[in-house]
Amino acid sequence: MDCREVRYFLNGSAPPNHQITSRPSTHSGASVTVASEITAQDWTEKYRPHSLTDLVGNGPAVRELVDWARSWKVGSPPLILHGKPGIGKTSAAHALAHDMEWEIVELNASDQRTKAVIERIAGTSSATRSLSGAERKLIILDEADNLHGTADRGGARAIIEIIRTSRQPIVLIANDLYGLAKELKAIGEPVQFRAIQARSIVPRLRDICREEEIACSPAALTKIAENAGGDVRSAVNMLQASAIGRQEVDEEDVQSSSKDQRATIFDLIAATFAGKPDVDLLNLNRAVDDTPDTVVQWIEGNLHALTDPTAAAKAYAAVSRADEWIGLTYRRQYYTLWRYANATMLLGVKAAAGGAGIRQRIMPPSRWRRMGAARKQKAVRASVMQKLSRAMDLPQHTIREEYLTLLTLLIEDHPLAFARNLDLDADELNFFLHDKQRARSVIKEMKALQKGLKKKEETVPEPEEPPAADPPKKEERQPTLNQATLFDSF
Ligand SMILES: Nc1ncnc2c1ncn2[C@@H]1O[C@H](COP(=O)(O)OP(=O)(O)OP(=O)(O)O)[C@@H](O)[C@H]1O
Repeated sequence: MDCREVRYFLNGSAPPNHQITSRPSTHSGASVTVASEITAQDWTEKYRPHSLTDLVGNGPAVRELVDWARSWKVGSPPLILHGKPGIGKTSAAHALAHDMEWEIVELNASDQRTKAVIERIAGTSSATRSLSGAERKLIILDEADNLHGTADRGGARAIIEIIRTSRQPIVLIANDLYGLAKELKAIGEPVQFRAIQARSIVPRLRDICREEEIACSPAALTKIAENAGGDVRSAVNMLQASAIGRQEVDEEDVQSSSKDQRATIFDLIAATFAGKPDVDLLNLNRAVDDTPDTVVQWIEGNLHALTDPTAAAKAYAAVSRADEWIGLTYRRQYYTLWRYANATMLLGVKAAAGGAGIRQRIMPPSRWRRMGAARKQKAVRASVMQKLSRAMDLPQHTIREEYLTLLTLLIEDHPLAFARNLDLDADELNFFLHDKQRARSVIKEMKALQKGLKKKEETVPEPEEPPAADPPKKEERQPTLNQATLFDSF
């Protein structure tokens, strides 16, 4: 059965008429679109599971997906598929749509993912019926944990709004559930995807070998599956790399690049506290994409797991010494020194932890969480200044230098009127009020009033000749914002 796939690449060049790419699902991998011809040699794409029955492992997660899809109705919560890379989250979402004969609208994560773009594309498609006549469209929001910068607030808010108003099922995909905006987490149903066991990966590799007419020894298949560290994509890549120019693959032919394993920082932290052998730990560190200055922050951020003061003191000493090496690396611009930083922090903290393992949730460094809050504040400030500048027709620096204090005093007295005139949200209003609760309740009141007004407009027919109204009395006048009337209103 055909699965129509509608892809919108949100890189700022989304076609105005929403370009539609039709891709029949063929497990044989026959490439039918330009995109798939380009990647015809990529076995991970060629052997992407098309049906949920092709998916290796994660039975409970797959069952959850099917139950959710079968019972889905408007208002059902979206699913959040989360787990490390390469274990089938995206494939599962696509396969679900294929099996349910639903269309797919896939939004790729992008730094330029803005509220406007998301609303234009997913908002429209979520509220309209399928173009192909398919019963439903599955909206897939990939990399949902990767909304950063100014687009962050707008992007996350837009997604939440789309989810609230969507008339179509939505699946969010994230590697790191903790990296997801808390509003998104609250609104969705998490479904955990786990790393795939080597013994489940082996049969999949064997099938691929059969299709490709390659003889791969059982020892080679096991070695690939074990080196993959639960990541099927990595296993398939390793198999393909090992089979280049060969019809037979033995254990010694296996090309296992530890980079392919795409180990995460979470794996590294867990291995350090669990006391993995030194060589393995340093190899794992090489497989993690982060540089030592990042790793050291993660390690430091999780040292509170060491409850014994002596162990904690030793671990902090190791981290501090590593920090010195990192500083020296940058001062000298001599990156070979990084390896001393790595060895000092990983082996030092490992020795201090004494193989006790980490029982708490591994957390991103608190400094980053604080930086996240600071980023948000900055984004709020920027959008407030933009709105003021547009409304008052004045440059932002003039508003900042001449009017901001006065405006703050006025807004404190008339928050509702200003919020309405400037179209402020709760964060933006709080910029002036410094009182989150008050800001939230003002915005709530504003929305309720707007709703009431809209209802009234819809029910009351407009009079043919509006009666001439008396000019409003001074105290009834609402402040409107533009340069000329700004101060007249008071
Ligand atoms: N469970 C699986 N069963 C079969 N093949 C898989 C599975 N997981 C991954 N693969 C292979 O790896 C490729 C990539 O998988 P997929 O994109 O679904 O992973 P992912 O978990 O979404 O990763 P990421 O988080 O990096 O997007 C697939 O095209 C397929 O070849």
